Amino acid sequence: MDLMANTLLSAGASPAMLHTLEEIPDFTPLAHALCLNVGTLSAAWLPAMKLAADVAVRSGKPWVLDPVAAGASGFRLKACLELVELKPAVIRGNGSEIIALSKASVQPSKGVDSSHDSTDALEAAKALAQATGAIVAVSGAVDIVTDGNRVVGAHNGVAMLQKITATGCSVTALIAAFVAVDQSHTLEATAAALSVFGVASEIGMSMANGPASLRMHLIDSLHGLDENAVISRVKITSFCEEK
Ligand SMILES: Nc1ncnc2c1ncn2[C@@H]1O[C@H](COP(=O)(O)OP(=O)(O)OP(=O)(O)O)[C@@H](O)[C@H]1O
Ligand SMILES: Cc1ncsc1CCO
Ligand SMILES: [Mg+2]
Repeated sequence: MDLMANTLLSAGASPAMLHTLEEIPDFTPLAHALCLNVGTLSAAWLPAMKLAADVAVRSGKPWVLDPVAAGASGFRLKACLELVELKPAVIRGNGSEIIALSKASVQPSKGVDSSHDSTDALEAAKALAQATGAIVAVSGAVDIVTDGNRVVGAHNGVAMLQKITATGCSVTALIAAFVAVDQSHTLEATAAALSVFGVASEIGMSMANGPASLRMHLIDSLHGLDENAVISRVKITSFCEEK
């Protein structure tokens, strides 16, 4: 939650983190987008998540799902499948999470870390996007973004991000902020958010000595990013052209 909120502040967004069911009807309509993350899911939190998704949709606000460890337990998988029914604009997970969600099955799992490359989840991501109408993003060495038809690859990023907990969660939150800006270009906004986060990590890595200092420099670099750095460094391709 710390890294997610600080990622959003550094990028110029205004995060608010809540769990309480009673607050959702007042609070959620104020947001320009909602991010639901099941990372530390509890049975008590799930009704607030569902109500928040429902209020967001009724308020015309996009919402983004991070299905953390979706295939690691039956409870999590069922919760994620129920949330998917509530019409997220974007689903962003790692390869293992997207495969589990797409197949709707509990999978042999490392937990919250992926045991798959993003490319292993390409067909699962396309099927999930087609079945749900959501944009599906799979993070990894190349981030894949699809609407079930188009597929783009976002190439920026550094492998050390996997050694900082919640960088995936944070990029999902950044996707929500980007999608809030232009709901008519959800795929483009999703690819752009993944790319901007990746560029910030590359700049941060040039100053870092390991995961803890990368965490700090990542936030500083995101805060200091200018248009020139973004335009000169972002690499987004049509995924088919890479083959
Ligand atoms: N091998 C890699 N090379 C470069 N960047 C990577 C690599 N693997 C992941 N990333 C980047 O790291 C960030 C987090 O992605 P990851 O797939 O680790 O998410 P996650 O498993 O959901 O993480 P978490 O659960 O810790 O939030 C993304 O921005 C992604 O692009
Ligand atoms: C480590 C961890 N456990 C539950 S959520 C989370 C953050 C990475 O997904
Ligand atoms: Mg994750």
